[in-house]
Amino acid sequence: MDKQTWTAVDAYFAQALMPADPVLDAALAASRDAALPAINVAPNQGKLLHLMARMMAARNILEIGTLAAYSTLWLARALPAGGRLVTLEADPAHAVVARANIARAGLESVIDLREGKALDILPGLTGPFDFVFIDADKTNNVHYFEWALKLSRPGAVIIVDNVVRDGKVLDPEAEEKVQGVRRLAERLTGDSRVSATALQTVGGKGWDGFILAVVN
Ligand SMILES: C[S@@+](CC[C@H](N)C(=O)[O-])C[C@H]1O[C@@H](n2cnc3c(N)ncnc32)[C@H](O)[C@@H]1O
Ligand SMILES: [Mg+2]
Repeated sequence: MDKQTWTAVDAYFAQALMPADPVLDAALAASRDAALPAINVAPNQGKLLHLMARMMAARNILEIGTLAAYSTLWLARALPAGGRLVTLEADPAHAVVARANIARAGLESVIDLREGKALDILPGLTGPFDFVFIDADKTNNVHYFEWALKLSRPGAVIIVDNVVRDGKVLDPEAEEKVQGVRRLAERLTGDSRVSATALQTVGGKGWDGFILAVVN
């Protein structure tokens, strides 16, 4: 199996299970038009986040790393009336595109986009959150995870994206962003505050994966 086949399988299921969606498709188009990096979750991963948030009836969601708000929109759509989503983005150019995408989706009253470095914003947030999606600069994964724990309720779910990176996670000499994942995995070893696993994924975005943790 190669990336071409994984991509074709993604397309097959996307057609079957995730029909064209004008708001989400426009968000991706706006991201492309603004020349933002194509590092958003794939549609099937976005829907997985959406379904997980629904499965646990999340009312309060925190996202670290907005980009163009593609994953943000998937997550916000899982919220019941009165729910809220706080998303953090450091790059002003990304935030401009994200705000436009959020407005087009009609979700301005639900999504609270905070601009700035996540580690500056997190201490001022009020929890508890039911669901946290960590998908920003990977080097700070351990710090983001600690904040996610502080701001979450028991039973909350924390997802950390991009933890496999074509298998580079196995390399103790790998680049710094991979070290950020390895530091997190080491921190979680024997950590009684959470119960965690990691899943590998393949698809149009290549070979990657995520850590899923439930707060004890
Ligand atoms: C992988 S992208 C997020 C993708 C998005 N979650 C999605 O799937 O559609 C990572 C984002 O984190 C932002 N970022 C990087 N460092 C950050 C920091 N220190 N604080 C907040 N955001 C940061 C980047 O500018 C980028 O937009
Ligand atoms: Mg990601």
